[in-house]
Amino acid sequence: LTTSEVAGGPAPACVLGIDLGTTSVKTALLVRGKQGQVVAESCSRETQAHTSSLEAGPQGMEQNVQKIIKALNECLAALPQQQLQRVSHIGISGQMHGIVFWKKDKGCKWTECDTGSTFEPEEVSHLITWQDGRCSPTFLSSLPLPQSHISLATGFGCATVYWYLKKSPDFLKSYDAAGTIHDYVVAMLCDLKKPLMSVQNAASWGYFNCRSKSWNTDILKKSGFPVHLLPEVGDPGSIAGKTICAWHGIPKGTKVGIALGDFQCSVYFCLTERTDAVLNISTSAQLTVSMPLGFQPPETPDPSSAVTYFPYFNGDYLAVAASLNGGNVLATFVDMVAQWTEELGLQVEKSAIYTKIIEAALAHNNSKLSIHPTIFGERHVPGQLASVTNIAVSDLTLGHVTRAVCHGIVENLCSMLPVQHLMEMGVRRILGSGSALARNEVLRQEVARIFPFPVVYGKDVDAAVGAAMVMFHRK
Ligand SMILES: Nc1ncnc2c1ncn2[C@@H]1O[C@H](COP(=O)(O)OP(=O)(O)O)[C@@H](O)[C@H]1O
Ligand SMILES: O=C(CO)[C@@H](O)[C@H](O)[C@H](O)[C@H](O)COP(=O)(O)O
Repeated sequence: LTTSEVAGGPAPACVLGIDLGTTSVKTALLVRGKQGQVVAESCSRETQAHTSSLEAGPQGMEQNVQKIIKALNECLAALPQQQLQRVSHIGISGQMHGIVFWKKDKGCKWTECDTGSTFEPEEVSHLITWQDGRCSPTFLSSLPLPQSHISLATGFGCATVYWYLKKSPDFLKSYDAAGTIHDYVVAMLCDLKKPLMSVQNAASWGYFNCRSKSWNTDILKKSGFPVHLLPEVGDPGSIAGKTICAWHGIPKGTKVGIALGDFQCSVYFCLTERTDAVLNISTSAQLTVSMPLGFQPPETPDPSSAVTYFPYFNGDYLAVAASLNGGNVLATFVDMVAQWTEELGLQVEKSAIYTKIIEAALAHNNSKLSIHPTIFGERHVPGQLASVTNIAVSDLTLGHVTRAVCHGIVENLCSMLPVQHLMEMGVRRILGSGSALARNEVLRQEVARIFPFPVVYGKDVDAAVGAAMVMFHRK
């Protein structure tokens, strides 16, 4: 990691990076070393935040914000106090597209805890996440056409607001602020009266024009959209504010960066050459390459395209095959095995199942079983669900099935952004990131098998480190 000259005040001595992911919270403390920044400490905690949706039923995918903040507090409580007291900047990333609503001035309550003071969510809704499926294709087609280069999809913040507007309008009357979960944390830490959102997160909500860096306010207003809920938008890498009080020992007045997309921060952590492609497999999965400087995406997106252009930093874009099927497919498979086992009268810990299925799959290098794993559909083909073919009686062990699931996850990503296209774009190396890759040797073997490029892996707190690096590299 190289350190660039930091202008705008003394170079940070210690930066805290946070990633509020879909499955887990990751934190990392970066300190300035002789050769650049180094990760001095890191901590991650699963949030177990999934909760039922009162309004949307089985299609809803919501998370309990109290549990996300609890996991964040546990991570901070586990980091060394003497390092936290040296933090000068905080960089925050998180799961994009999702939306949480809160009441201004009542979004949280600050309390004393063993490691100083911390905040607890107060008048806050659930987080409706990027995996939410309440907005059907028919519902989405009933909405105004956005002026954005990214096609609207279910789970995008603006689509979710429209759903409430049409199906449960009273819900919206209880709140007067909204943002992603990481925008919420920034707003609470800095006591922002109006939430602030980066271009990265605004683009992930829909109805946002990246060229003018503005919401489609006229289009939204005409259809009765509560535009007062839309956050102010700022550039990725800018400072959103300063902490209003000490937080787990982190001094009052610490600079907090505008919240960033987890995916962009994972890429920022490892992407050093334009000939690198980044493969991130966490709850979801993304395969991406950076676009040439000055690239501007077509103003009108092709909804059938598997590749989307994500705003990155400094006006750059990433070409991304963003799959809805990543580690969440393996997690669902493990849940299924756990449920079947329970139905048979046995109890097995999910962590033990992960260990067993990976062990079993390592013993079966080749499986003719073919699994197309898209149980969550894909944004460009929402109706195309998973399928299993070529089932021979010899391929029915846990090891064969796990190998075929891992192969299918990687193969599905390659079907969205083929190896041939990567070669034509000059890719010469794959950088792997995300916990699902870091914790699963079978997945890494399938990556090595499918990609004809050398593969290099980072750590499993990539986005948190990336968010901290952005603060170190501020000009
Ligand atoms: N014990 C385990 N062994 C191997 N893989 C695991 C284990 N627990 C979770 N995973 C994988 O890690 C994924 C979550 O990765 P993580 O980086 O925590 O997600 P996110 O960044 O989206 O919060 C899960 O979807 C699952 O596939
Ligand atoms: O779906 C897309 C992009 O459209 C993904 O980048 C998605 O936003 C991210 O995976 C989410 O932010 C969730 O990330 P993660 O929790 O899977 O790490």
